[in-house]
Amino acid sequence: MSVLTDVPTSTDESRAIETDILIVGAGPAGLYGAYYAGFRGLSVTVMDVLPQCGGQISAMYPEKPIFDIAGFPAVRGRDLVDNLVAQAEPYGPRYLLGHRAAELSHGADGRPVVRSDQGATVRAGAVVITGGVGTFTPRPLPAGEDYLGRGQVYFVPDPAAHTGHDVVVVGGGDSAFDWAAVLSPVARSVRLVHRTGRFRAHGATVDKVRALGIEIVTDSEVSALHGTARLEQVEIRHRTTKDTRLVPAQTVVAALGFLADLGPLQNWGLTLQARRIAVDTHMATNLPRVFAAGDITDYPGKVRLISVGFGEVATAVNNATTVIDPEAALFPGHSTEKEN
Ligand SMILES: Cc1cc2nc3c(=O)[nH]c(=O)nc-3n(C[C@H](O)[C@H](O)[C@H](O)COP(=O)(O)OP(=O)(O)OC[C@H]3O[C@@H](n4cnc5c(N)ncnc54)[C@H](O)[C@@H]3O)c2cc1C
Repeated sequence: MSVLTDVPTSTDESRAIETDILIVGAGPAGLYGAYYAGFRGLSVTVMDVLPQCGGQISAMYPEKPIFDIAGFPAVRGRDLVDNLVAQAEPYGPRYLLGHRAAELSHGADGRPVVRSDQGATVRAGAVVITGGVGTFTPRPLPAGEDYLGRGQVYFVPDPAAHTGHDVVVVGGGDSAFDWAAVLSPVARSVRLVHRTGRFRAHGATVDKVRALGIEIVTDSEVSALHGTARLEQVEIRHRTTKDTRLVPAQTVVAALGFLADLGPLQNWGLTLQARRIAVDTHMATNLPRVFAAGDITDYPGKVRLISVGFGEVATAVNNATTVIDPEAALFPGHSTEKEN
């Protein structure tokens, strides 16, 4: 995997990275788009503000099995991302990770030019935006900011890192219950704390956590974290009685959801509908040579699923191909007829 690290950061366009297709967002839609661009014989650069590929999957549920990907009765999130990266790899996509796509303009030749917040400039034949929900920021745990990196985490990309820990998971959604279940085999103890007795998580996931014997503390909140160099104890307070108790904890997982923000994409002049990018049946936006696919798009009947994003990004890249090269066919041919 070619991750560009030594990137020219000049605003001088003569030092721009040249690419046929720039994909903004390395989630599942963007990664499949990278494969598709390569399959169409185009050079491709993938930019993502996060330090890793995989979008929501890598950030929020890498260990979770996914059951609705065509051809996979079940696939672990992390494995799906690894396979998507491997599928694109023969075509040599370049990855600009840790770069937020900040500004879009069009050059005199009509080609889009995107600048990142790190100062990289990319000039592309076409841009495909697969930015998902935009930049997502975890909702903070009011009591816990001081312990970020010292025991408090928002995501659990590597459950083994919490082996032998007493863990407190805060939240009542799917992520909270998933992580409680995933951490149960490796942790010394797991407690789940939620402010009410009603959970947003799927009933089956709640039942699974109960069956694992994980203590579920309801009508309570984490009111304070204690420790010296690292987290050692968590204070749990009942919301009605105000009674508090201290429990040992080396890890607290704040799974309180996330705040999504389209960020700089809002200022690109794109037509937005309900904070998503409006596209037509070509997956074209209102801006020339700018397409979009995946969770970030909106049109009547839109369904936000990974499988839908795969189809949309194939449509986006094939239509972008005909914009970059008007002689090119829209239909890509069948992959079975092409030797890699
Ligand atoms: C807990 C959970 C479970 C789920 N389970 C399923 C499931 O079982 N099946 C299913 O189909 N779907 C599931 N989903 C939904 C699925 O994850 C999304 O539909 C999918 O990730 C969308 O893919 P995407 O590539 O469009 O966007 P994302 O995965 O959101 O990726 C978008 C990427 O764009 C980047 N980005 C955004 N703005 C910029 C910018 N300006 N510059 C650079 N980078 C930017 C982001 O950092 C991110 O990495 C689940 C979601 C969650 C949270």
